[in-house]
Amino acid sequence: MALLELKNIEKHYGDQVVLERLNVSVEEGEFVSIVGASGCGKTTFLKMLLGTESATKGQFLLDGKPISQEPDAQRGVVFQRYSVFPHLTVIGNVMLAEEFSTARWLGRVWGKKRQEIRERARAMLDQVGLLSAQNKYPHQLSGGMQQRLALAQALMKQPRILLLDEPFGALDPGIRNEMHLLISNLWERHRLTIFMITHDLKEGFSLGSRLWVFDKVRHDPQAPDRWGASITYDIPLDRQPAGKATLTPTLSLRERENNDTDQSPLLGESPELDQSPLLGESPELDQSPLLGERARVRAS
Ligand SMILES: Nc1ncnc2c1ncn2[C@@H]1O[C@H](COP(=O)(O)OP(=O)(O)OP(=O)(O)O)[C@@H](O)[C@H]1O
Repeated sequence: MALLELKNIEKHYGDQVVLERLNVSVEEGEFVSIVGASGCGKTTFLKMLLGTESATKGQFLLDGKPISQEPDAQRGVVFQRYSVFPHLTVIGNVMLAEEFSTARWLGRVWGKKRQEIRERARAMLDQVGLLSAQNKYPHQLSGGMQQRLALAQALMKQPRILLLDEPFGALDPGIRNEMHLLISNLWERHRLTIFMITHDLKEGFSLGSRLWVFDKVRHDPQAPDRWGASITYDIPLDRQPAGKATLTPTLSLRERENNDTDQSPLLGESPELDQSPLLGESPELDQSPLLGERARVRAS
């Protein structure tokens, strides 16, 4: 059974149709990169996955059952802007969510249980390369370190699904490369299913096992809110779902970076795709002959 199944999903805000005709299924362990023009509904889609927004129409199924309408431990999220607590140390931030779920009312635990949580938090910080900064406060960290902290926080709850909303968008290119290796590692190690919004098409191609393009199929110039975006391209990429790769993703990614060229057949053949207008205001991706060959167009 698919992990996630969407049947004729629509999302409206008042008279504005933001998303429509979403019909798609996702298997456990996939890494779905999501691209699309600004304002086309990518974050709204992620919020429906998280449970902070509900679909206006259609069925949104997780493990074959309607998805819970409020966030739960199965789904972790990292936003572009650092979402950490400034008054807590690095380790305090990572321990917090676990402390709250263990001691719901006071949010504090003591003794052996606290020690256990601390050990888990230290192990998680080690995985994201932040153990040596455990006693620092967020303002003492670089942007990349703050995003590592946000990842550690999200993973502490052992989610099955990780939602990333432009997680590396505010980082310098060198730091972004490091974060790409890290997220690949975490994806494989924790066997996560990841949905990542990005405005960087190259990033989407190199990290994902699948790439979705959100765009409007129907336009009414007189009433721009009348139609919403759908998934116009659903492109399978070379990477295997987490836990099924023969090469570790980290290795294959490092190889790509050492070669300093992207091995994606699409980007390799056509670097211009990097400048695709799909990332700007007026996506016309269906004009691309390269994508035309490989993409499975789901929306009609
Ligand atoms: N809570 C809300 N109430 C009303 N309209 C909303 C709400 N949230 C989003 N919208 C509208 O829905 C549309 C899609 O917004 P969304 O943030 O999902 O786009 P996006 O593709 O993530 O954009 P970007 O790439 O710029 O972040 C926008 O027109 C936005 O104004």
